[in-house]
Amino acid sequence: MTAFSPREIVSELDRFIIGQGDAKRAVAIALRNRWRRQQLDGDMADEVLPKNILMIGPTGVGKTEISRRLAKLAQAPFLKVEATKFTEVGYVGRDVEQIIRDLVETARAMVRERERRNVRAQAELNAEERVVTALVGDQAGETTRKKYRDMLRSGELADKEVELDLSDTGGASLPTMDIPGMPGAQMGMVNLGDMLGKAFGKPTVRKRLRVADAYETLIAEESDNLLDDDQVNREAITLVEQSGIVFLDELDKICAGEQTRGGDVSREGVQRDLLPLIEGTSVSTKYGAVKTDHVLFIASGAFHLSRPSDLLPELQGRLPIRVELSALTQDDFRRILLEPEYSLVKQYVALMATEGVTLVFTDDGVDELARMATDINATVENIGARRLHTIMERVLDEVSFTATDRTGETVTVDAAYVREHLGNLSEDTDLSRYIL
Ligand SMILES: Nc1ncnc2c1ncn2[C@@H]1O[C@H](COP(=O)(O)OP(=O)(O)OP(=O)(O)O)[C@@H](O)[C@H]1O
Repeated sequence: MTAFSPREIVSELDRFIIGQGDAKRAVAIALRNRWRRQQLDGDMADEVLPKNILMIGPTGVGKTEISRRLAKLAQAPFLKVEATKFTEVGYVGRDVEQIIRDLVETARAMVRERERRNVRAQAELNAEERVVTALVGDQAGETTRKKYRDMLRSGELADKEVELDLSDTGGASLPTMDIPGMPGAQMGMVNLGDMLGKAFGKPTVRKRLRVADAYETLIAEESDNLLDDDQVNREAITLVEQSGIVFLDELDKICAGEQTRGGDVSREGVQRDLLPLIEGTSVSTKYGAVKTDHVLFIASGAFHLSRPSDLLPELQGRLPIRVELSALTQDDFRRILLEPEYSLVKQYVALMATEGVTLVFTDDGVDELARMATDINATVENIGARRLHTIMERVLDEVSFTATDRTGETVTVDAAYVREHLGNLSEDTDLSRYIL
């Protein structure tokens, strides 16, 4: 858990997201509150509930981005899910608890990654011993082994081929089973793959490989052997319970006020299903029970046709913090192109540099890109900053295609270049509807 102050959190987010100060402030407080809660004594700590957030704003203005960056900063497991997913035909009665199961999987991957780094040194040694054994056989004396170990370390044996028994990861694992009568509940309480693996040992395949190629595979395998699965699972569950963040998109679309399509599961029904998760419940997963009391929920929606007050009162109460995100202006677009740490302009410049092409964006070029994005959003459909991606791709299409043959050249993207490459698309609404 990070000990950043709210001010520090906001300034971290400022590195990637332009504007939207209120939303940044709200998530910064929510994150700091978690840290505060964890400083409290047991009973009090249990009583303090997360202040879940409702972000209200049009599409593509940074709602997901803020939440995702926050999770990254907090090293918290993060999951984005669209609330409408649970209303779709075919998902009737789909289990919303799957959200928490998916979050646990994310957390497991995070914990494994961290633990792998911790055991890396030992795994390297074990991998080396296996290669040596494969080279000299298991009867060889220590002197021979040492000789080969030294040759291995100096890289002399890199091209030599060895035969190794590697664990069989492809195809051998058995599918998880849906439990009849409980759609979507892949509880995996009966995970046959795991059970058989434990009973008969893990399946292996014999492979012939170059020493250099075998090494990374062996290190990965040895790291996995060194990891204590039970501990990883326990830590993953704690991580979800203490720091998990769920981003619930399109909440406005499950309001009763929105137009209904035939066949959909009742929107209010979905709200009722979601409520226990947000209020705090215990979800069973194949790694153990997960309490959701302190998982942070960030809900979001445009709320064009409905209002937050159309949500179930209980749900409204669980999303006490409301922040509005404003639509992005032409000046915001200009800044988004230039300022964030890995802004689109910086990305394209770096990509072209790998081909030896120098890409230069002039001020008026960037202004023109921002102006076009604003125009097309106004005339075709407002998709927010996502418009910048489609426009940039179009404007730089030709350089992207020919860069490999243009090493050493400099391409200057100025206003004229932008106009030339977008042509009259921005004036032709029908055409740009398809292309941009
Ligand atoms: N204020 C901003 N500053 C920098 N980049 C932004 C900003 N707003 C949006 N973007 C970029 O636009 C893209 C879409 O943004 P994001 O996914 O956050 O949209 P959203 O508001 O969550 O929309 P939706 O509700 O449709 O999911 C991302 O690539 C993001 O980096």
